[in-house]
Amino acid sequence: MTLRLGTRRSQLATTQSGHVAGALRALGHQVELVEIVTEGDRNLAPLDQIGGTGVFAAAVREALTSGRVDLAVHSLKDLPTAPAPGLMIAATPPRADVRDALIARDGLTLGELPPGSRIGTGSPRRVAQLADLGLGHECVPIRGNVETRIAQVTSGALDAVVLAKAGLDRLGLTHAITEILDPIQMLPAAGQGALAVECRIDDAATRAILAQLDDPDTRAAVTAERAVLARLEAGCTAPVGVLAEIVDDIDALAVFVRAFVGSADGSLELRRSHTGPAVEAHDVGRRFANLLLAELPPGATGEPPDPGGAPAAYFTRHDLPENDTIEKETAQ
Ligand SMILES: NCc1[nH]cc(CCC(=O)O)c1CC(=O)O
Repeated sequence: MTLRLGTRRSQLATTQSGHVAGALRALGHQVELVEIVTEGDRNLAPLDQIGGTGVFAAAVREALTSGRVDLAVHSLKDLPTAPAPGLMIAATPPRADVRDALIARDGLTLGELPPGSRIGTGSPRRVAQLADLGLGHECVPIRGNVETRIAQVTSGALDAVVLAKAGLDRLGLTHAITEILDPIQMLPAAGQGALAVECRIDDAATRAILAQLDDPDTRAAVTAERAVLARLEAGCTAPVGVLAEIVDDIDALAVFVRAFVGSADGSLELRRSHTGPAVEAHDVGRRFANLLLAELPPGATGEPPDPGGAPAAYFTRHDLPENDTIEKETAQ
């Protein structure tokens, strides 16, 4: 059996797909790459005008659902938290670097870039955290692939860009980095640096093969991060950074989760952390998100699911489901 691996044609996508194909071949399987062109590749309009980051995943998922391909490799951070009907994440291979990186003119760091410097990023998460630093930098929307973005610094059109280190590493562009941003300043997107290998739920043969690529620590971490994001997406419209790390507790593994919830203008900035058993990663993430929601002002919370239902302050402590034990916990 030859496994057909669906991939977007961007260099990052083909590099990541090639990485997974290599791992599968090393296990003795035959793999064939099938290229899929997505709306996000054809159309360079701002992502929110063409359906958000989900546009990339949607076309690849369609090829999977229709049976044109057997598996697909996604950057986990680009994969919507809502599960796709009939599909599952069959493997999360060992995660690469989770951090964001700065590529600035003249080898500068964030702290050395003077007020008024133009930093290219269209990510509300990065814009909000840069604003929170209060250094007077100006964020400029930017799109296109990693190389195009870096070229805007080289040409002098921008003073800097912020990109995921994992993507730069995979493309062999680590040397262009002028500062690695510590998560203390810049929390990454949920799932950043991790890959998701997706297949059809009813394809038992492919599932069994892909399970060999799964890394349990990566899975626990990204499960917690995506649970935070999913819960916040339901209740808040703010930009979110979240990072979960697996740490040794006394006699078991724990998942330590940090989050930033902000706003584009820097008016809202909430940084908190939360710990729980790694085997309960999903619940730990969800409980943490509930704690965050309880601290957010009404303006940051979204519409209730029922339009005629409860008003804006929908997520308050007493509204939480009974099995949520937040009374016993405090956000750190
Ligand atoms: N949103 C685009 C995207 N999706 C995945 C990566 C990099 C690799 C990763 O984070 O897994 C990037 C580029 C970036 O944000 O700099």
